[in-house]
Amino acid sequence: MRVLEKAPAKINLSLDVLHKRKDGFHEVKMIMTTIDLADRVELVDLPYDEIRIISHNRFVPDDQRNLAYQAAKLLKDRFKIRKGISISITKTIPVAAGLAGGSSDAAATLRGLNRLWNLGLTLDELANLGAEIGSDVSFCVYGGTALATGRGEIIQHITPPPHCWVVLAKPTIGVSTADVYKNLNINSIHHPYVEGMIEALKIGDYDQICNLMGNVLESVTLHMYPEVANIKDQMKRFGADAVLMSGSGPTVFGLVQYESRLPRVYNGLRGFCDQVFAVRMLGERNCLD
Ligand SMILES: C[C@](O)(CO)[C@H](O)COP(=O)(O)OP(=O)(O)OC[C@H]1O[C@@H](n2ccc(N)nc2=O)[C@H](O)[C@@H]1O
Ligand SMILES: Nc1ncnc2c1ncn2[C@@H]1O[C@H](COP(=O)(O)OP(=O)(O)OP(=O)(O)O)[C@@H](O)[C@H]1O
Repeated sequence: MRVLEKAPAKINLSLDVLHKRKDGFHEVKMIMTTIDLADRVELVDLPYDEIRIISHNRFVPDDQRNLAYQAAKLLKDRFKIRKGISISITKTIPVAAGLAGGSSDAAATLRGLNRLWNLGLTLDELANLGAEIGSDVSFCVYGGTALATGRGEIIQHITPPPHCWVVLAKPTIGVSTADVYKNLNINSIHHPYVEGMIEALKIGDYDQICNLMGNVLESVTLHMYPEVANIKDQMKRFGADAVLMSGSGPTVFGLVQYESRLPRVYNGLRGFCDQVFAVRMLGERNCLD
């Protein structure tokens, strides 16, 4: 049997950090939404009991370090499955980019194996399992648009953004999420207005969504890698309506409401960056069906 799953990236429209917890993680409050930039995860039964990862991408590990491997191992152990599985990952989402690529591959593997092995788990159950793999995996199990709290694993679905384009530009550096959180100075945070963003989404107020975008991790990554600030400036200069770094970075995204403006922003960025994408939001609740 063979199962195909789409594994889309996320962006953070708003990302606040409240405090550092005793377990070393940070308590966050963030708004995540799915975008139409996706890896493809193909699951095929193997005749022997082994988890095999195939990715053809030199930045993606093909062993137990791969988050999709960890997802398959978790299900095998928890439900005592004695079957082998081949997991082929066709990467489109840039790696170590702040777009939850690995987390989305893990989430797609959970959804796909649930079908392939007839486990009958609900999305809520899969999201709870996903939290054992990484903080972003629970959101990626559902996709859509959500307020994520706790260390990122407590998900509340909210109104998706109105239709617009998202231009993404990833500089050649890869960023360690752990390093960014470690270098965050909790006492000098300028908190974004997350509740205001939820309200703006609810009434579909595009201008207000643009005004309220904010990410407290941005200052840390911009300090570590000044080229990220440069890409932000360029994206604004080429006419994006609002510009922000996603997650721990280094990918910068810009919102563009009118398609007629898109070529200028996209082509302008291509002059500075190898990895530039222009995609649609995919924030509807059932975007993965
Ligand atoms: C930056 C974001 O991508 C925003 O969506 C997430 O907060 C990070 O999610 P993630 O990459 O799935 O993170 P994990 O794999 O769970 O954790 C990686 C490392 O980031 C730090 N970390 C992560 C999440 C969190 N709420 N607090 C943290 O301090 C921890 O040092 C952890 O060891
Ligand atoms: N399936 C996978 N795809 C990409 N990277 C993976 C995968 N599994 C494990 N990794 C490892 O995870 C690291 C982070 O990659 P990933 O693309 O998930 O980062 P990210 O987009 O910054 O994640 P997040 O936004 O959740 O913090 C990579 O350097 C890679 O070694």
